[in-house]
Amino acid sequence: MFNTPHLLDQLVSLTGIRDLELLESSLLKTLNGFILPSVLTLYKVSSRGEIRSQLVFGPERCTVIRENFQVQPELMQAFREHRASEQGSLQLALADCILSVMTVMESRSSTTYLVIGSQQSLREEDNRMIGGMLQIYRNFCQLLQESQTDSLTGLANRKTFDECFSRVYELQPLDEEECAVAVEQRKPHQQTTYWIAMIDIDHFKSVNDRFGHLYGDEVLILLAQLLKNALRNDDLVFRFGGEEFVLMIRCQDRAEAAGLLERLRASVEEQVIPQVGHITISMGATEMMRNTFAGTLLDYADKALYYSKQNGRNRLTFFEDMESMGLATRETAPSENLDFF
Ligand SMILES: Nc1nc2c(ncn2[C@@H]2O[C@H](COP(=O)(O)OP(=O)(O)OP(=O)(O)O)[C@@H](O)[C@H]2O)c(=O)[nH]1
Repeated sequence: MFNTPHLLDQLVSLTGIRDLELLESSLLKTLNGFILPSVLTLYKVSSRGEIRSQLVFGPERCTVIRENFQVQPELMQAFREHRASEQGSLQLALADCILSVMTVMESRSSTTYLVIGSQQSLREEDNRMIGGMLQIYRNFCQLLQESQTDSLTGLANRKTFDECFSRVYELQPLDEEECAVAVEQRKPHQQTTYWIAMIDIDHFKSVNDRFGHLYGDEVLILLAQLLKNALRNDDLVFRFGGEEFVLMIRCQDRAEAAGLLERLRASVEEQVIPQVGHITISMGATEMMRNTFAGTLLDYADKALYYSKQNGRNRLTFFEDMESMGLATRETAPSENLDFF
């Protein structure tokens, strides 16, 4: 029998989370509290049927597996069958336990499956309760996604940038119990650097003036698509509003960042946009330093972008170059012990 007050507490805790990654581990934790299964795992499966990741619930912490998956062929088959079916839960009897497979989320590119292992089949009431919980989870994810997304382009919005920034350098203390999974994932890699690039479309006002606002919107959507396609999995792209976009990219060094951004600039220049023709973008970039506030880094990138605009547009400027040319100075770094929040 489910304990209603405990269930409500768990749901309050689940819907208090504002981070989609943490939400998944919290969902597993909530489910574990009710059904105490021997196996509790979320599988992300691409639309081509390949496993992308596995989030495994453990008593101490959830573990994310991103490679070397060991998945029983019967389970892979169940994923395929479950996708094609309308069933709430598909049961799979293996030698040592019974697996129940349920669809958690479905998008164009992937499906997330919940796999619950137990000695006996789940009871009808368990199935109904889990189904209800998954529906609450889906509704909440959708709300969260909408609040983090720019409605025109589908890119992450400015608010999400602030959250991602904090994550990259762990400025924001995470709740150890709920976030054990994330802590490990988010440690910055030792020999990589992060870069922020601010992007602004050149003479965008004239696009609106010549072709109308609707065409202007189309240009924004196409540029967003182009940026997303050009970047790698780990890179992030945000629309800050208007015709301003911000990238957060991870590179080995400045040369790699410059190469990626230059390729991006060139690919925008080459693109032929129906009716509108060609557009260009100007960019300003800077390295993300551990002891510098997000606002300060954005200000550096903005200064570099302004320099690009003032010096011919359709170009990339690094704030660091402006510094070495004596055109800009860096703010004094705050002390390591500074209280950020
Ligand atoms: N279509 C469309 N236009 C927008 C949107 N947001 C802002 N704009 C327009 O973007 C234009 C920005 O123009 P400006 O900031 O003057 O600069 P610009 O013409 O791009 O010139 P430079 O930046 O100096 O190269 C304005 O015309 C805004 O109305 C939007 O969501 N959709």
